Amino acid sequence: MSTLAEGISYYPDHFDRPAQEALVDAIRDVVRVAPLFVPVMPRTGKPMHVRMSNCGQLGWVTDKDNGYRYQPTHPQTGRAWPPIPPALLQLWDDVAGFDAPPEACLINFYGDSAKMGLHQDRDEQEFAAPVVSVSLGDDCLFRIGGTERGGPTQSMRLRSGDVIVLGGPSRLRYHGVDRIYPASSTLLKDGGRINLTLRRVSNASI
Ligand SMILES: O=C(O)CCC(=O)C(=O)O
Ligand SMILES: [Fe+2]
Repeated sequence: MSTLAEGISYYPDHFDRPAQEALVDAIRDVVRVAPLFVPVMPRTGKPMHVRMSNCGQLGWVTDKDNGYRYQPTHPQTGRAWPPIPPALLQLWDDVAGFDAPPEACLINFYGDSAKMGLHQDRDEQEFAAPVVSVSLGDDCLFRIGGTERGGPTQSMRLRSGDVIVLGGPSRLRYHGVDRIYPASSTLLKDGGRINLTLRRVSNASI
């Protein structure tokens, strides 16, 4: 991507290798309590490519009958999601430019052939807060478009430790992951990519 549109901030290599390792350890602790699950699309029941979990007061989930939503508990265990690790709350303070804390941290795990179609993040009430996204492990080809489906898109390669923020007029831009570059990182011993997406869900009365 040559120039970034207003509201998109890109922080390449924001987390150095030790910080990335610490984040992976923290996420491993989360998924021990809140195991990764395969989300399925509303209505069709078609499984998504990624496996997912969450931390925070709310987690993003989807299933055939009830669709996309946030809920305070894991859909399979019924347990509350574990708290958001302090390093990610710190990240939000550093880059979000929004006073209220994030309520949800979605954890996406991509295997070698996983991808995510172009979509908007719009299941939140608070669009004044940005979406803050962290990449760990193998590189991916991230694609970002406009706020209408079908418009022009740009692609960029996101690497382990990178952070990208979609806020302001770019908060509702379409985006997705076209592919993973297998074995491009040594961070995760069995390969793959982890994406962490921090979001404010409910309206923040500041
Ligand atoms: O994996 C990524 O970088 C993007 C994930 C995403 O867009 C989402 O979970 O809403
Ligand atoms: Fe998204």
